[in-house]
Amino acid sequence: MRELQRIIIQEMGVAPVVDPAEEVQKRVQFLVDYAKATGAGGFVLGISGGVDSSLAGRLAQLAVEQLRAQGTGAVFVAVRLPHKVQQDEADAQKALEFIQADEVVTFNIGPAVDGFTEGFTAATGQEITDYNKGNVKARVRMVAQYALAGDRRLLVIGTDHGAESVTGFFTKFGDGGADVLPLFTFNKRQIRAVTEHLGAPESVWQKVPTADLLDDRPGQTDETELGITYDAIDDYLEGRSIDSEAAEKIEARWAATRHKRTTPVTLMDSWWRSQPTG
Ligand SMILES: Nc1ncnc2c1ncn2[C@@H]1O[C@H](COP(=O)(O)OP(=O)(O)OC[C@H]2O[C@@H]([n+]3cccc(C(=O)O)c3)[C@H](O)[C@@H]2O)[C@@H](O)[C@H]1O
Ligand SMILES: Nc1ncnc2c1ncn2[C@@H]1O[C@H](COP(=O)(O)OP(=O)(O)OP(=O)(O)O)[C@@H](O)[C@H]1O
Ligand SMILES: [Mg+2]
Repeated sequence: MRELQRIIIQEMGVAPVVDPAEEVQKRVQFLVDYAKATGAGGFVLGISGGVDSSLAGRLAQLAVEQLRAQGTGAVFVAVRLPHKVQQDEADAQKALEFIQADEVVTFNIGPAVDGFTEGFTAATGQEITDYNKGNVKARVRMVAQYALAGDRRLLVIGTDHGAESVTGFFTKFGDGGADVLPLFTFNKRQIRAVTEHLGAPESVWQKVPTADLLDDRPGQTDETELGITYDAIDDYLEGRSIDSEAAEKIEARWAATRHKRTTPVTLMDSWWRSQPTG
């Protein structure tokens, strides 16, 4: 195994083989224990139609059902956060059918994003780029989830996991902004396997990953943007040998995105003074 690969696998906590039933039990228990320890009234999570939020949402629903069986009034609020009309809305509805959330709220982020982009133009005299606007959409979704959490004493669930974290493929303080990450240590194929195990329809667990943040390229696949396949990332995180060009791309992205996987840098930090090496 590559030296850096060993370090990265340790940081991501990915195991080469997982037992889906055991993972469900362990992660639901984690959510139950954390809600009890914090005294929170449950969870809120944006449901896009993608496999990550489908699984995290189902785990959250199973957790609040356990909490209620123990006499608490915990709830799970699933929130649809379309930017105007979402091109794959039908997939989001299938995900909701699978999750069976206590409550579903729909919060169209279109007007907030429009207001923001107008403000950006007024302030700078320039139109915001489609890429930068994509990150604004992810951050507006974060703000919406925290507003619901603040209103109802809920915790915001995030969907970050090994295959996304390793490449820093998330918006800092956007979808990266959350309170609890029940999918962490999974890679992408493990997420699919556990979602299938929980009885999701094939269209949900096989859904092609997309951040879907761009107006110009709706539904652009993550793999197109990354230039690396999830199969390669998953193999890498399971300690397998992959094509050296793909391994170098993963390692370069991991090194360049260290700042996204830590708290904001202060005088007390020194990790940034050296480049990580294998
Ligand atoms: N070295 C450093 N130390 C501390 N902070 C640093 C920094 N370098 C940049 N920054 C800060 O980070 C910012 C850039 O990070 P960020 O705003 O995240 O922007 P960026 O990494 O450029 O974009 C996010 C990426 O994730 C993708 N994405 C977004 C959302 C969801 C998903 C998905 O699939 O789920 C994927 C998106 O398509 C894009 O490729 C900079 O503007 C700067 O403020
Ligand atoms: N249109 C949307 N509606 C609600 N939540 C969204 C939407 N788009 C993104 N999100 C939130 O942002 C998170 C990050 O998006 P991301 O694309 O990584 O996950 P996903 O869509 O669940 O799965 P995949 O990565 O396979 O597409 C989602 O898990 C979800 O919580
Ligand atoms: Mg998605």
